[in-house]
Amino acid sequence: MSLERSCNASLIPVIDFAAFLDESTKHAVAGEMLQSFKDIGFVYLINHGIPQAKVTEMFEMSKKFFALPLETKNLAPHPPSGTHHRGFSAQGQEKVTQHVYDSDSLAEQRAQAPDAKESFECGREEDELMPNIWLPEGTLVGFKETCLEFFWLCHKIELNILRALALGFGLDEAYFTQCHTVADNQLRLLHYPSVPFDALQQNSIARIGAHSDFGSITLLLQDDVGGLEIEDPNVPGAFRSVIPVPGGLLVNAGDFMMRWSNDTIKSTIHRVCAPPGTTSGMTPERYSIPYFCSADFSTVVDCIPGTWDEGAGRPKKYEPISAKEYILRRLEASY
Ligand SMILES: O=C(O)CCC(=O)C(=O)O
Ligand SMILES: [Fe+2]
Repeated sequence: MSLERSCNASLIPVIDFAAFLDESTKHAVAGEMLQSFKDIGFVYLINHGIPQAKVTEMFEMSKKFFALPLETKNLAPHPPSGTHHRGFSAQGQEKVTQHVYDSDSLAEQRAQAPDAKESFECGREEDELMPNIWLPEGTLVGFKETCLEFFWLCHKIELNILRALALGFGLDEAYFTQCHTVADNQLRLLHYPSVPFDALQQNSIARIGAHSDFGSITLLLQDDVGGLEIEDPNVPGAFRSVIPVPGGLLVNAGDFMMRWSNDTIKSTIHRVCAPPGTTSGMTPERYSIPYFCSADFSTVVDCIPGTWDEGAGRPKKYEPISAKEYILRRLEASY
């Protein structure tokens, strides 16, 4: 795959989400959001509802966490299995890849270009399938509380976005939210340390390799460093820089949503490379916070009404699928 790069600030539409909370403009916003998910799989929201002070607080806490000594962070270790996706993963532990399921190829890819990132994952406290893995009490004051507060704030916004999507499809507003009630979601703190530009350029290390997300939607907050790139839906293999929008929340659809929508919504491949403008020396470090949303694991979904019509030659492409089965299979393969 030849990888073309260019900056295109306008590739992802920026939508003022405050207009969704206003009855008179609600439907128009919903329509624009769905269109953006269909065209490019991503949308930028401003006035999304997560208070900026809370975003800043979460980023500051994330920086404090990653600044701890490695042996301290390892007191909250991610288990060896991807199906218990919680706790701290040191650099090189996870290699995000696209559709590589057998362990030999995965090991080979890891050896080639390990992801130069470290991460911490958490979910809802009550989750018995994937219990949270925290640092021992008192190690980093306020860490757990900040993460959990932010987790639930994101869930609130997730529900509003899902309401908009449902309206966009001409469905009842509750079509998606009714099966995103328990928050089988994952909050991820990411830190990409400063690395030599040349190593990233030559692909001897990666920040995060090209992949698609696999849940319903992902909410992504990033600092102002840049480096995120998405594949241009009109030019396969060509990646475009995503310019950080101050105060913006990037939202993208995952593979589960693509399948659910009978492939009418795109789950677009993305990656993190050297920030635009860097040409030599060390790249600045980068922090980002993705929030991965999944349908409740108890849910089985069938293609969204309106995305198929057997009589009109638009058949359902997929059988009904259990959210739990789908997500766990993908988690297992990705770690
Ligand atoms: O760091 C980023 O901006 C992207 C992270 C990402 O794509 C992921 O964790 O799935
Ligand atoms: Fe991603």
